Amino acid sequence: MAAARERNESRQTSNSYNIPLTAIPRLSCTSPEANQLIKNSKPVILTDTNLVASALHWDLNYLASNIGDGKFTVYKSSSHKFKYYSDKKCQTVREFIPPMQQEEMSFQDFVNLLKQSKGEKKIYLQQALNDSVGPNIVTDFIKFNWKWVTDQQKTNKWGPLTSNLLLVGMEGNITPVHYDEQENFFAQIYGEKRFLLFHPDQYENLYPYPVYHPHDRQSQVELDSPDFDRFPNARNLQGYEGVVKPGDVLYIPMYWWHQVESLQNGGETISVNFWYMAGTPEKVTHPLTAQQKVAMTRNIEKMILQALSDPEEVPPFMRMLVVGRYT
Ligand SMILES: O=C(O)C(=O)[C@H]1CC[C@@H](C(=O)O)C1
Ligand SMILES: [Zn+2]
Repeated sequence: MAAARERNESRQTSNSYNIPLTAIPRLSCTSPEANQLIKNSKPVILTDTNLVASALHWDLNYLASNIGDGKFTVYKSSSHKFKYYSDKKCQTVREFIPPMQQEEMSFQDFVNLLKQSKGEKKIYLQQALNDSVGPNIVTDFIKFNWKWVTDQQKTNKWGPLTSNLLLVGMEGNITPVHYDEQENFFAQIYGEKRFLLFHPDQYENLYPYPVYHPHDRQSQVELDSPDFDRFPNARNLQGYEGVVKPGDVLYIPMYWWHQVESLQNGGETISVNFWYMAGTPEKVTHPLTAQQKVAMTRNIEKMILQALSDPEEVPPFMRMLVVGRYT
């Protein structure tokens, strides 16, 4: 371990994670370079989109007064980390203990909770915007720059918009590193968020949970305290870093790993994401991309589980297949 620590200390890094990070490019959406990055499934922080310009006056009070009395999903965590888990996969891994609780409440109840909970419980509102919102929010939503984002969807041959997740977090909240199977324009509205991004080819350094695990798509590696004994390749991690502020839009390409942090002492944060389904790929060319290989791993794991039926049989089967034969 001393050698590992020593190796880590020798790295020149500009962050508390001891991971070499390159700045995510920050470019105007009018620049050909920005649109080339999106076309090539590379992350970029876009300015001048006006995607959510009509929502830049949103703050807690405005939302509480205008968002209506619908119910919102609020996650509660005893730590500052909000590691997503799939409810329906909880049955697959019997010993799984959810790392956070979720509760449905009105936005006003959430704001009251925010004002009360100093430190002990961290909370995070994450709710897809729906037609239960009040008329002023509907007006703001309609005024999003749908022309720009729909042009992007068409130009890049993405599938349909699936949802706009409204995210209202406390300062210091962290969504640990994971990937999604959708294209994502992440629009920052209030406060700032720091993103760490890793290329899909960092799969072997981030050790995702098994697909049938409730933490499917999440990394098993805690970036702030990696267990190098279990996950030795985490030492080879290298990624990208950027901070989004109100009006910025971060393009997170599908399958790109990302960790999202509401800055410490930065106050609450408000964001809305735009998740698009993947387009249908033209012809497959070889060698396959890292994204295609991640998709393959998912299909293989699902097929093996379906064939074996019992999740407890999957690890021994995988070891039988790989150990001493492909290792
Ligand atoms: O938009 C995404 O892909 C996400 O992971 C969202 C879910 C948690 C959000 C956060 O800002 O902490 C980001
Ligand atoms: Zn995500």
